[in-house]
Amino acid sequence: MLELTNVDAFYGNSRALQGVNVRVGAGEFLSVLGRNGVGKTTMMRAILGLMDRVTGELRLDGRDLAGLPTHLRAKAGIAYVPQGRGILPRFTVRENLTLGTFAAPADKAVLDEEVFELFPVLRDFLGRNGGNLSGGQQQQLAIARALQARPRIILLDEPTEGIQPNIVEQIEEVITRLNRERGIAVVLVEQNVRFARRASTRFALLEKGRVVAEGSVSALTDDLVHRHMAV
Ligand SMILES: Nc1ncnc2c1ncn2[C@@H]1O[C@H](COP(=O)(O)OP(=O)(O)OP(=O)(O)O)[C@@H](O)[C@H]1O
Repeated sequence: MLELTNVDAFYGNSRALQGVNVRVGAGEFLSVLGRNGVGKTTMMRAILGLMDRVTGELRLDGRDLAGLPTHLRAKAGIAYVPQGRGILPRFTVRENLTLGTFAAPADKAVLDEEVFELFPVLRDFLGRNGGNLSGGQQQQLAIARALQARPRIILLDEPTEGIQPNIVEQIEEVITRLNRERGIAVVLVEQNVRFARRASTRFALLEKGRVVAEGSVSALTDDLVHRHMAV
């Protein structure tokens, strides 16, 4: 459903992605792996239309995304949970969730209460300011907000970074369920290889802006991990 063909992406004159080819099929789960600074976040920003300049081809279900602004990519079904979560601290949980509905198709632009099955704590805290939630709760809110857009594919940038271990497991379980039970395709930037192996169907390993290995997750060998990741 999502295809990147020979994609370069630039910050000013600096080329942060070079010749990237990646495919994510409907309902697939792709983990994007690699050390700090290799271009993982940049790849997500390119998919979302947030880079200064992108060359090559980006297609969603065959539709060329070039020139399509970010909010229309969201309407087309691409949701994003950024690194650091992007919660608005002075907006309540309900208001943060409502923001997500703005990217939903017109007939579904109402609060999707199904997210409370995944994250019951958010129902209890609907009136609380986002900034007063714990890190783990904010991450749950960021995922719940992304789901308000009723996406077909969700991009998650290090969703378990800096979160206490018992909540990490809960978040990993939810991400897995979104993919397996709801059929939402996932692109996950992750440092945790164990989770990537458990949850993904495919992987892509980046090094200095290039994809150096990719394929079915069964081909993600320890040797590749040691060569290209900081573990
Ligand atoms: N706003 C920016 N302006 C210029 N260069 C940038 C900018 N953001 C990132 N870069 C550079 O682009 C390259 C790729 O960065 P990117 O954030 O995509 O890496 P990453 O793999 O996501 O790393 P991390 O795990 O640290 O988030 C790095 O060399 C980085 O210094």
